[in-house]
This record gives sequence, C-alpha cells and structure tokens, in this order.
Amino acid sequence: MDIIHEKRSRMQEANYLHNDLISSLLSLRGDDNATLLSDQEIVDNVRTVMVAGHDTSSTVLTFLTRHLANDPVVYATILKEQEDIAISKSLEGVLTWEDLAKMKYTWRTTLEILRMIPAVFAGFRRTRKDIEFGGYLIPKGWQVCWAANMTHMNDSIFPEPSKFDPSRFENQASIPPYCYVAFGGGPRICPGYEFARIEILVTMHYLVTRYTWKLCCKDNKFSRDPMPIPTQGLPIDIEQKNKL
Ligand code: HEM
Repeated sequence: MDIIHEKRSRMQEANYLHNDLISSLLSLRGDDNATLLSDQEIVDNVRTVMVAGHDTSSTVLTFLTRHLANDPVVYATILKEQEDIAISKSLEGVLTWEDLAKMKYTWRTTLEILRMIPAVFAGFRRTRKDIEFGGYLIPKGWQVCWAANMTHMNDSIFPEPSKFDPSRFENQASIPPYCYVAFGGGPRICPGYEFARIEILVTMHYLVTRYTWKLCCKDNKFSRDPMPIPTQGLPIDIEQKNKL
C-alpha cells in the first residue's frame, strides 16, 4: 500500500515517467474519468502478476533441467538444435526472433514437461447458464474447477499419457481445443504465454550451449505447494563449457 501511495503522489509531478505496472494500474480510468481499481485491487493484481509471472516459468525451467539430466536422447536433440543456432551466429550475436522460431524441439519438450507436470494444476470458472456435463446438471452460477492433470493424462486425448514424448506436439492442430490447458484457455488464457516462451527458450539456449550439469540427488519425485517442487529441491553440479 505504501508503494501505491508513493506512486500516486509522484504521478502528480510534471515529467514523471511512469511505465511500471503499479503506475499503469493507477492510470486506468473509466468513461467518467473515475479510477477503475481500488488500491486493494491493485495490490491483488500485482501479486497475481508476480506469482503468475515468476513461479510458473521457474517451475518449468526446474523440471526441464531435471528431465534433461535424466534423458540423454532428449538432451542430445535439444543440444544439437541449440548448437546449430549458436554456430550460425557471430560470437557476440544476440538471439533473434528467427532463432526462437527454430527452437521447435526445445519448445515441444517444454510443452511435454508442462503436460505431465502442469505448473498450474487447476483453475476455476463460473457457469453462465445451466449445463449438462457427463450426465450431471451443473446449475448456472456454480463455480467449477478445471484440472489440467485430468485432461493431460486422459489416454483418449494423449495416447500412453505416462510416456514422455515431445513429438505429440509436432502437429498441434491435431490436439482438440481445450485439451492442452497448461496455459489455460478461452478469454482468460495466460496473457504471459509469449513472454514465458521467450524466457524459457532463451534460458535453455544458454544453459545447454554454455554449461553441463549433473543432478546431485537421484530423487525424481515432486510435491505441490501449489506449484510443483522437486521433493529434495534440485541441487545440481554445474560447469561452464569451453566456448563453441
Ligand atoms: C510457463 C509459464 C506459465 C504458465 C504455465 C502459465 C499458466 C497460466 C495459467 C494456466 C493461467 C490460467 C489461465 C486460465 O484461467 O485460462 C495463467 C494466468 C495468468 N498468467 Fe500465466 N503462465 C505462465 C507464465 C506467465 C508469465 C510469464 C506471466 C506474466 C509475465 C503470466 C501472467 C499471467 C496472468 C496475469 C494470469 C491471469 C490472467 C487472468 O486471470 O485474466 N503467466 N497462467
């Protein structure tokens, strides 16, 4: 709340450049120029973005790091994809949109990690009219919970659901709508999808091309709180590689 009060008073100053989240939320105005969000709603939105924007991507990166250390075939395929991109660039060349578009296998592997271990395991929706589902009547106004795991492990949608197989995502159009819901779906689908894709692909690029790592502990389990976390954390032994 203190930060919100401080931002509000600073926004009165001439030439105050506000391009941060709190200032943007404070600037939202309705048709009658009245503020749209209360201070508490601003706090809630900032909290949502912090959790939704950080814990999700870090969870996926954690499980990718663990999976790659345990799966030499997937690791070798990602390494080849990323090394081909690195070799095609000058020494200091930064990654471009075109490079990201070439990271197809790395992204499919990420989607498969998220299928088996969705960062957000469930969400809620409210019914806008009576609906019948699976022989049950769900009355208008009820809150329903959609659980990603239930859909992602349904073998009529994803055959052999316990098998780790990034090739499932080679033809994404073949997956029926609302059946892959790691990023949710509909009007409230994750607005951070593209940003998450960029940060995960860029991180994986530098991780595999510049470092090697080994897991310090063999435990392959995880628990949820509510994000999935390896039960023993993920201690790794990491070393820098020689430059390509
Ligand atoms: C791998 C990374 C991520 C995953 C798996 C993920 C997943 C999700 C899911 C499942 C939802 C609920 C969508 C729904 O109800 O249909 C959601 C909502 C949201 N995500 Fe993400 N997310 C990720 C990254 C991010 C990032 C990087 C940001 C912001 C920088 C972000 C911001 C949000 C916000 C603000 C919402 C709430 C949207 C709303 O209620 O309208 N997410 N995310």
